[in-house]
Amino acid sequence: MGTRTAVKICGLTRPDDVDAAVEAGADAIGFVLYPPSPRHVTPEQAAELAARLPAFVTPVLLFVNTPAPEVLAAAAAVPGALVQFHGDETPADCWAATGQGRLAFLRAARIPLDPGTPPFDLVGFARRFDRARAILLDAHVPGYGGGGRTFDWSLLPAAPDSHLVLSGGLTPGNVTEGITTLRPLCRTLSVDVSSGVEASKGVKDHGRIREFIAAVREA
Ligand SMILES: O=C(O)c1ccccc1N[C@@H]1O[C@H](COP(=O)(O)O)[C@@H](O)[C@H]1O
Repeated sequence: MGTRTAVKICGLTRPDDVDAAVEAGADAIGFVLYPPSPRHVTPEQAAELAARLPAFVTPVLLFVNTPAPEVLAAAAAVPGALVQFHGDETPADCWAATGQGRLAFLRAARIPLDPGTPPFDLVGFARRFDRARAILLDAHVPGYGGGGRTFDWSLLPAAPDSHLVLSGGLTPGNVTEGITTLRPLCRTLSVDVSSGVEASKGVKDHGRIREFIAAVREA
């Protein structure tokens, strides 16, 4: 029997959606602190929404190329927050923006979609970001993320030492296949969904959140 697959629901902007995701059994809730995103929340809104979370549900603050002082200020207002770097941050940027490792972080790897590109060097990426708690896999889309696109899971190389988070175009209908494909490749697997459980951008569909989590629990 494998480890339990943790579920992160990302891109929440409304108190009711946070409560619904918690009631459905989410393990982590993500807030997008990237102003160009249609799911963007301010640091103050993220702090208010995160304050609704019970113990053992982790708030995740998502940033794209944000200066370290802004990351640190936002995280200071959200006790227990994990930080997700979803842009072009280097290991040194991650180190600085986590206050020299005082905050735990996820690093997103954006997997190319163009046919003909060489397989993504996941082991090399994980080695480069060896301080990350997990590597989050997303499809490489314009605008950095939240594009609802899947990448070809079957092309991903094994990374047996890595904690991975599968994201990018997950839905209640495909998450089981994603878990079955990737779980044997890594040390632990979690999943992350945003647009696949939305009614419209930034507004979650509570029924789809419940369906998604039920599918993960049955996988
Ligand atoms: O949601 C966004 O707008 C976003 C913007 C910039 C970077 C990442 C973003 N979203 C994250 O991308 C993954 C996959 O999302 P999806 O399920 O394909 O919609 C997830 O972590 C989102 O929160």
